[in-house]
Amino acid sequence: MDTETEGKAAAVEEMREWCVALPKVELHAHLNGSVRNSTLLELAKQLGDKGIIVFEDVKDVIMKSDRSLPECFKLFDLFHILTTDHDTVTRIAKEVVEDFAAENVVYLEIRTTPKNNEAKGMTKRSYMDAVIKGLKAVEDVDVELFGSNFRTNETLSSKLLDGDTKKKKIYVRLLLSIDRRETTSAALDTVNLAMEMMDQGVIGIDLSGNPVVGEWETYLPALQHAKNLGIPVTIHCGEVANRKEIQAVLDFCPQRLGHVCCLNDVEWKKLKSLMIPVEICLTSNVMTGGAPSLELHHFADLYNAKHPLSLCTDDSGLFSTSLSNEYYLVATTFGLSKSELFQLAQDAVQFVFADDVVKKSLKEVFKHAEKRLLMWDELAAPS
Ligand SMILES: CNc1ncnc2c1ncn2[C@@H]1O[C@H](COP(=O)(O)O)[C@@H](O)[C@H]1O
Ligand SMILES: [Zn+2]
Repeated sequence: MDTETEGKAAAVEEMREWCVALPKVELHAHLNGSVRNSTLLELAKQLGDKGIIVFEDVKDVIMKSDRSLPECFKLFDLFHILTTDHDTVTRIAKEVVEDFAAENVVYLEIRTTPKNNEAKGMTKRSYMDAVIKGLKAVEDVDVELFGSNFRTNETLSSKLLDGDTKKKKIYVRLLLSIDRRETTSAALDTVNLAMEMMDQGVIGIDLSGNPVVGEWETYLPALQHAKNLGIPVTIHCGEVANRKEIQAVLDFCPQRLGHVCCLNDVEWKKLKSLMIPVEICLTSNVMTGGAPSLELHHFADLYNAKHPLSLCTDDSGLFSTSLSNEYYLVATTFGLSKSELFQLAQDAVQFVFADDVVKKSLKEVFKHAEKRLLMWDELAAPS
């Protein structure tokens, strides 16, 4: 390697390290989309040994990089075969939190679809209990799950500030997803379950699933029910150009929106005037065709318009990305400086569904990290 190439490689490495060191807030991560490939392969092997699936076929599908939108939903059906029993749900929940915490995500909203599965003796409630069991089983990091009064004598922020000497800390909250394949009654069950579990880390409702499946009118009663109960709602919006639904979603005016890829000029204007915070999923959108390329991603338009937004991974396992990588992509594609990236990460605190006590604590985390991150270059420079 010549000196110039070496210098460039070192700069890339340094920027990647900085993006990992940056405290981050993740607002759009699907549990089953965030599972490590190594875990999926291990689970596939076990089912293969039992003769339930053909391991070699499943392995090829997991390792393939084809991630078009229809391909994604075929994969989710496969993932659900691999992951849906109580012990496995517990395991993946634990691992997903560990993986996010390992790259300095300090606040994580995980969304997942509560599942009934008679064959496994699973109800939506027992599925969620298994998820929570996984969050409580995390050992590598200190997880704050139940609300701002969980720790009375030691706030999370003070622990987060302690640097490298102690375990990492992370706030985790849960959003219950309504799958677009569900009936109105099943969607209402999910909202009622969310209400029942508000004191256990559940904090909101999401509408997701294959965007070419289902009708808005089917979910509206459940989403309206959530709104009436005061439960925050986020909706996958415009992954495909469904004009009628995009209009209806904007009229519903949820607390946050995911993606907003296929909006026309009128809808775009309306989104901006409503100032609904957007969960931006760069890699996901480019892979599934919601955005033509990174360079042409609508992030740039929203960012330049100072529209509220937050960078997210969507499905870090499925798309082989991480939240640090999404920040890195923004830096390299759109030329944001370290201080602009820091501001972007910090601004996401405003859009979390957790209460003001948590927000205040997160703001302290950023305040504490600011000097070290913004003086990074000076500190790293050889004396
Ligand atoms: C790629 N863009 C996407 N668009 C829409 N829905 C998505 C999605 N990515 C994931 N999901 C939703 O999340 C489920 C997997 O996690 P859980 O089983 O809930 O933990 C998928 O089945 C789908 O409903
Ligand atoms: Zn999503």
